[in-house]
Amino acid sequence: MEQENERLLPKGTSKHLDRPHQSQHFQSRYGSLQNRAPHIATPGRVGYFDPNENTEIRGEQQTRGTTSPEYFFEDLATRKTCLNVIDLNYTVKEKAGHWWDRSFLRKARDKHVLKNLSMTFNKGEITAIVGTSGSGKTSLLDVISGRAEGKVEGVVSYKHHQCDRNTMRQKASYVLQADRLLPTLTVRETLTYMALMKLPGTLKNEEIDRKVQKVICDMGLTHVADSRIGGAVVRGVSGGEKRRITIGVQLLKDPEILLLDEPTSGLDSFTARHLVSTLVELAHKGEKLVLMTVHQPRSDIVQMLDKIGVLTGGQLAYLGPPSQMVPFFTSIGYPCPKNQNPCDVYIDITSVDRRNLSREQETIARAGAICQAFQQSQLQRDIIGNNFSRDTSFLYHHSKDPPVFTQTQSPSWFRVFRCLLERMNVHLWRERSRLVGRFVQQAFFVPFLILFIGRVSDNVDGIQDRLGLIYQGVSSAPYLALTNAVAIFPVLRETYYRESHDGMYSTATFLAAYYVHCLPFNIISGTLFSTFLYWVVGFKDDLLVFAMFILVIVMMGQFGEMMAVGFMGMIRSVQLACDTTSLLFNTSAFFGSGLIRSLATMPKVLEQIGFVAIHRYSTETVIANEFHDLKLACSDGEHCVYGDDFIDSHYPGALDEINRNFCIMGGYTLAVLGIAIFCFKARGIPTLH
Ligand SMILES: Nc1ncnc2c1ncn2[C@@H]1O[C@H](COP(=O)(O)OP(=O)(O)OP(=O)(O)O)[C@@H](O)[C@H]1O
Repeated sequence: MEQENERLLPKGTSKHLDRPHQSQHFQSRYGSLQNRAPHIATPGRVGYFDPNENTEIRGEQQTRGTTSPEYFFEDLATRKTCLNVIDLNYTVKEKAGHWWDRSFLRKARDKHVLKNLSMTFNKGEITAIVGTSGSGKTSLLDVISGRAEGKVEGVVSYKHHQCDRNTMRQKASYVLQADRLLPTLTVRETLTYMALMKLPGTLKNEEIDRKVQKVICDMGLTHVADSRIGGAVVRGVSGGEKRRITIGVQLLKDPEILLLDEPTSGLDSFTARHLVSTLVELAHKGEKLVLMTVHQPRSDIVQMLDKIGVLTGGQLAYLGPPSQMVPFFTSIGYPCPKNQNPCDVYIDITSVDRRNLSREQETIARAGAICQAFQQSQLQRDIIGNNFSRDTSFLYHHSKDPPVFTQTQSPSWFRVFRCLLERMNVHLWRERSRLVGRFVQQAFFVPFLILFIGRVSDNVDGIQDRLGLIYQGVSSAPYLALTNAVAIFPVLRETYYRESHDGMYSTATFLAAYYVHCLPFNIISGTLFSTFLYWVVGFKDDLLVFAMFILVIVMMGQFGEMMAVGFMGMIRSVQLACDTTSLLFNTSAFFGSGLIRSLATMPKVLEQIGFVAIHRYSTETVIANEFHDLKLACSDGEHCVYGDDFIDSHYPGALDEINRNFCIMGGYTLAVLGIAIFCFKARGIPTLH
């Protein structure tokens, strides 16, 4: 029996009790070991707790931080132990140098970001991982949350069962460093839309409102609940409040694990302290597991934590209670100078100084020695439970009934789509100048065109006037739509990146919502433009032809906007995406429209290229409609030029194929949604930090 106990218990446990200071710590916090031994002594320890709930079957009262003797082993080994990281290694591919140095020809080399990490995090506790820039803090969160891009070796286990990416994504909510929020929405609106898109579709609106209100209260946002978030131009809530909103968004689903990457970065010390105390409260009150990274926490923040971990070069230099930090480092020869923040001191000591080679070698050796000392320390075995971790892997390999991680219900596709659409509309509605711009920007061109051309004449010069106006019509529509997309889409793209990282909706849903969102604006602005232009300049007096003219302009606008969106999915830089889309439109107009160079005189190969250009079909449709049956007078007053002859010589077949051309245009206008989705998928979602 004794041996059985030894195997199932963390090996360091008994040794740990030989050390007076640690024994005291655990006795005061968790109670004396002797009182626990009989419980642990029973073989088949899996039966001691419900692996799904991780709660004691025996129903002993669980009170965090009590001195009751009942909690030592549960806390250390089973009851509160939630998340184990066992022998974790993380490697990414790295290409050195720039493309102009032909880096693309070189083989990517492996970069070992996290090395043999073994850690344990408990429910109801808050842990901070500290370390210098590049020490691997964010990578650790990426791996735990199932978002890592590189190769992960080792085990991340939750409630003693190995987890795959999906389980971790489901159980853990990840608060990124940057707040990607729509500046035009209020705090309550932001949380409500997120709740509608995250929470099960069966929840009624009142329940959603109640959940949102709870998060607002928990995060201390009641005073700004109905204020706009604001952005660079319009001032809104403060930076600390934005951080709280971002955290609140992740709390809506009431996650069991909350991961936060640098939640205090960019905040003043008071706000940072306030935020951490909220997180501490969340962990303790809500029995959540809170794990965050912090650059250099103030000493009063450190005191609030349950555990602190120091990373250096992807290795663990310390993990344990803040109170044990100084004794540990002192025991290996690094006492903390008086009146200094131990955290600052030990981050400095474990940092690598890369200013020159000798300093680098020296500091790498020092950091390595500290990590090794920690690996061999009693703390590693006792508190992190390295040996227990092996038991954990034993448990999940042999467990007959692995816990069922319940799949949380998702809202319906239609609800998510409606929410996205409504949020886009509200966002644009609040951006008044852009909203007005969308309606009238295109129509604004008309007075200038009229001033320049006036009414189209019925003589030979009328050909040139008509061609100029048609060119302006079919070319300006996609350009103006492009500028509209550039004005409003980038901020929506940012929220999409974050939300799709959280698995809230697919690329297709997001882009379909944007397609439907921009369609009415393109219809209104295209109709305004076409109506003014068409009747004032005196195009053909035929309602069917007029209707087709409007549809062509609207379709060109919709195509242009979605094409710009697609390029913004493919190319991260908005400026470059904008330039590339304009180039594409120009090329399409050059090769396809026949308005810059006659199609008849164009080399065969260029003409072939023109067949894929949307401008070919839009121009031919409008030209065929406008020139059909048109008679223009020569200088002697006789009708000597016939529109049909012009069509035959410059756009042969355009009249016969008018319906086909119109349908192809319609096909392009629908297919552009698929093109945009393809562009986003091909490029993928960037790693967000
Ligand atoms: N996908 C990746 N490709 C290339 N290098 C990577 C990748 N992910 C992480 N790294 C490298 O791994 C190291 C650790 O990065 P990580 O972002 O985890 O550090 P950090 O401690 O969070 O830094 P900071 O505090 O500055 O955010 C860095 O040198 C980083 O360049």
